[in-house]
Amino acid sequence: MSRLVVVSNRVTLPQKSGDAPAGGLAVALQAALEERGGIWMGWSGKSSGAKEPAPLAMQTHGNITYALTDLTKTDVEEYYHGFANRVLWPICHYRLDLAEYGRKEMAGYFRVNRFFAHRLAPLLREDDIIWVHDYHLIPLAAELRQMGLKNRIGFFLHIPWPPADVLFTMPVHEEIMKGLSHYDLVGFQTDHDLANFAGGLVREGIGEALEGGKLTSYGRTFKGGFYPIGIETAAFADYAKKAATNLIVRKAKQSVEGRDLIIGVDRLDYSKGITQRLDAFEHFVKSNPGHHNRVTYLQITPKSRSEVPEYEQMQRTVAEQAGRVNGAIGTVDWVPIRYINRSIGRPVLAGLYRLARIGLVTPLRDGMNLVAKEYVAAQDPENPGVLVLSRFAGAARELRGALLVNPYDIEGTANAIARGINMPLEERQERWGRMMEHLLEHDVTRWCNDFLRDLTAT
Ligand SMILES: O=P(O)(O)OC[C@H]1O[C@H](O[C@H]2O[C@H](CO)[C@@H](O)[C@H](O)[C@H]2O)[C@H](O)[C@@H](O)[C@@H]1O
Ligand SMILES: O=c1ccn([C@@H]2O[C@H](COP(=O)(O)OP(=O)(O)O)[C@@H](O)[C@H]2O)c(=O)[nH]1
Repeated sequence: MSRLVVVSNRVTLPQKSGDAPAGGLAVALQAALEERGGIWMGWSGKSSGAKEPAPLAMQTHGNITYALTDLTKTDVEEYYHGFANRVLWPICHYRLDLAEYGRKEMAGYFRVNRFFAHRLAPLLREDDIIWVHDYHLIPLAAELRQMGLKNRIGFFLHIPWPPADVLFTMPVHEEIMKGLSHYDLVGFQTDHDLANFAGGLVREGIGEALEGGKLTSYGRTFKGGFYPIGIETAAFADYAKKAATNLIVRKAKQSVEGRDLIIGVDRLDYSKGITQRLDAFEHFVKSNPGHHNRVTYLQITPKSRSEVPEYEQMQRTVAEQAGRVNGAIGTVDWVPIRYINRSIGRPVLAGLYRLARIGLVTPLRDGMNLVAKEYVAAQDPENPGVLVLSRFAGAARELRGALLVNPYDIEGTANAIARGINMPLEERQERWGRMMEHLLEHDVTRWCNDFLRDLTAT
């Protein structure tokens, strides 16, 4: 079996005892790396200031070597905050209005990809399989090929891929499309993302879709596929069950006694539809007087990418909105919305999901949305809650037992909340059972194995 080399912007180092367990993606990648032996390379998350970054920091644990690089302050600004998170992220989430193009940032993005390639190349062996993750590193394969590398290289995009009319508003879309053609396998989250990608190639006359999922463009033939990422379903269900004894979860349970709990968990990101969701909750309460003082909506929202102006602005918008809605509909003995701006460890999160009658997951656009899957996995089979899910999350392609909503339709989402709260046990169990069966079969280990099997076969 060939050695595996994973490259991603963020790297999850092995957990120290006492740390909260890593997310499913990290667990699955670490397992694949451990089995084959391998390297996981990425950004350390640190800046070297104006100085040239020090050589790669290497640490080996078992069969895995972690190779981390710092980036200069300018690199972080141009590559990560600038192009990745102010151009590619909004464009891929259909937010043309928020994309801020700048030649400097574009150049920084390609420069950092070249820098990654030059740091990675000396570590590689001829028969290594390389698996690159996400939008930060699209041009990496092209850079490696330029250096003469012939290895199998796969790419997985964790976020959506938009239709041609959206993508082509981005000045360097050709370079980005060309970058993907240097991989042997390009994986997306859903069939829709893959169709958008292949459709864009064909429509613009820069490529063709061949038999067997093969694509050809810019003189290269490669495979395209969709691989919906899963979670560590069985382990997550286990955390949720065990969390009943956790002090924080017990306190939360006591504090909502006699009320139905609705839960939302999202990074503070405009793609997650948090403001529309707060509007929908307000509408639900106003149009269902019988539920006054009978529901609590817990929104857990850790800060994210705060250096990017749109995110910084959102912190204020959401906090103000939560305060305004509480002011408008709350009473002396009822605070309808609890808004938390901190990250909660996954075992506690699992327990909170299990307490909630409704999991409210309403992104305006999302690659997958693991929270939706975790909410389902955490439920008590005897008394499961209801998932209210945006049709624009990748997860909606799989979780057909959810109440699917259009998050832009505030009244529609409010109606789905009401329907979920009033849903009879039998229907809840039937819907949950279908989703859980799917999640157990399509867990994150299967996702990892499917991708690597197809990459190996290219
Ligand atoms: O690294 P950050 O800038 O702090 O952002 C966190 C991660 O956000 C994105 O997550 C995506 O991947 C999930 C797993 O496949 C998927 O469920 C979700 O829909 C996506 O938004 C991003 O793609 C990651 O690279 C970031 O690390
Ligand atoms: O306070 C929090 C909020 C979120 N998460 C985790 O962060 C991930 C979010 O993934 P998702 O795909 O939903 O969205 P992303 O943030 O990757 O866009 C999930 O595994 C959550 O359990 C967490 O551990 N603590």
